[in-house]
Amino acid sequence: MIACTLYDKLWNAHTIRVYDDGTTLLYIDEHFIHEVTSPQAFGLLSREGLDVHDGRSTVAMPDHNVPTDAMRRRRVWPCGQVARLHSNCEKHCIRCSPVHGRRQGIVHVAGPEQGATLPSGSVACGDSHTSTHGALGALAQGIGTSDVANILLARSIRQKRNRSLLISLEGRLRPGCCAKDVALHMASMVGAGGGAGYCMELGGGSMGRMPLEGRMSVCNMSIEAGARFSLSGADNPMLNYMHARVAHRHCHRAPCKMPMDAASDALAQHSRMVAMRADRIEPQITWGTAPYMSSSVRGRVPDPMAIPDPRYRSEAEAALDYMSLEPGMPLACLGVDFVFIGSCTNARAEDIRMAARVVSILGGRVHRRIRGAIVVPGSMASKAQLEREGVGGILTRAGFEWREPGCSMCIAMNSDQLAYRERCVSTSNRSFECRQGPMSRTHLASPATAALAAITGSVCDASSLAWT
Ligand SMILES: CC(C)[C@H](C(=O)O)[C@@H](O)C(=O)O
Ligand code: SF4
Repeated sequence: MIACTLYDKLWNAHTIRVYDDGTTLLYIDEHFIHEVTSPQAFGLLSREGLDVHDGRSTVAMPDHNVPTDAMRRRRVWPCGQVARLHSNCEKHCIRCSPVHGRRQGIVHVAGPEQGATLPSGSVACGDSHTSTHGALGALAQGIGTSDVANILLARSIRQKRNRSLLISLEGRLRPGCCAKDVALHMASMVGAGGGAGYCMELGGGSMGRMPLEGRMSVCNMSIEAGARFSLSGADNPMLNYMHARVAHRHCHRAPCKMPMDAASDALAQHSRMVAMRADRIEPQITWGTAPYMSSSVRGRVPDPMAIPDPRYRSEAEAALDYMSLEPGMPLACLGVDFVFIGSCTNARAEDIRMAARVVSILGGRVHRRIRGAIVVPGSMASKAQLEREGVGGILTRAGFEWREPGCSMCIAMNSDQLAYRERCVSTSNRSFECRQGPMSRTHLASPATAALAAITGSVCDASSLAWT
């Protein structure tokens, strides 16, 4: 028998048909939609006089532009794209977690949390961070709007098979370092487009010890290195995570069984491998306008003149200009105006607990130079859980704002925006120009680094805290 990668196994299991041009028609088990990329797809179907094939295989979540301010949310919502999502779902019998419902959340946080992601299944969503669900052993991918329409219509998508890139992590992470530091380090090693055409598979002992939520953060950011898919093989932590959630599965199908061979065969050949040592990864922060422009918090802003590749050199020059940073400046001690703890990368309960832990270790309150420090849980369920545990209280007593779930300042599609030229430490995944508001300056980092920045008013090394 030929040794197969997990990607190949899942791909083969979902293949409906292979065409002469080498493309494959893949079957999609689970389809998620949100308010931003679904209206065009519903519009396309209705213009063509077509109907949704089976609304029950789709789950809808309003997340991108819902206000996270409780008052604002109560007063005027649902409206705009969210109201259209609600009405499209009603019309086509699609389960929707309404904006005021207890199942609402960011689709990549609330979906897996509610057991809607099928391990060994195929998942698609009109959102590039759908790779997150690969942490549960699902063949999960972000798709474009026309594919959203195709899946609503025929539960299938036609595409080319990718290659497999093994991201191997061995050793133990230092105290104060977490999956987000791994993800940023991975992005800097692989480069902006280095993962294009690959499915990233997480491997190595350290990935195996990483909690499922951490693996989701790493899979979430594979697209930032160009990889549309990322995957983690089945193991006991994954099975335990799923079993704890299938009871809450809000789905018409029976709870899934995950085969334990849902992993790459021992002798499987990956097309490429990137090896990382966990014990050498320090807390990371981005200095530029892309996730791959990251370095250790204890490092210095790089000198573009020292970058041999002319394309990367000019990108670095433009980024430093936009971020108002000088080559050689130490990153630690950089003054910060705003802190955002949220997004589908880092708004799970574990992430927010880590932020609260920093606050408890340090004591004190949000620094007076910080204009705002907001914590936006990724789902109603994690928000309620954190409130029961007293985590919400720790953060609000320290001066953080405790918001309602949504994408919020990750994408600034509502009033959660930075002011002109403000500098923010953010736990999200993208830092391009104006992502968090006009001329906003974003430094991506872990929840620990973000909480530390809120209390000290500047970028600091989270591994220097007394974690034990
Ligand atoms: C709005 C949506 C299409 C987009 C994505 O696909 O990723 C958004 O979620 C983002 O993070 O930029
Ligand atoms: S939280 Fe950010 S990255 Fe995630 S889906 Fe929303 S906008 Fe996209």
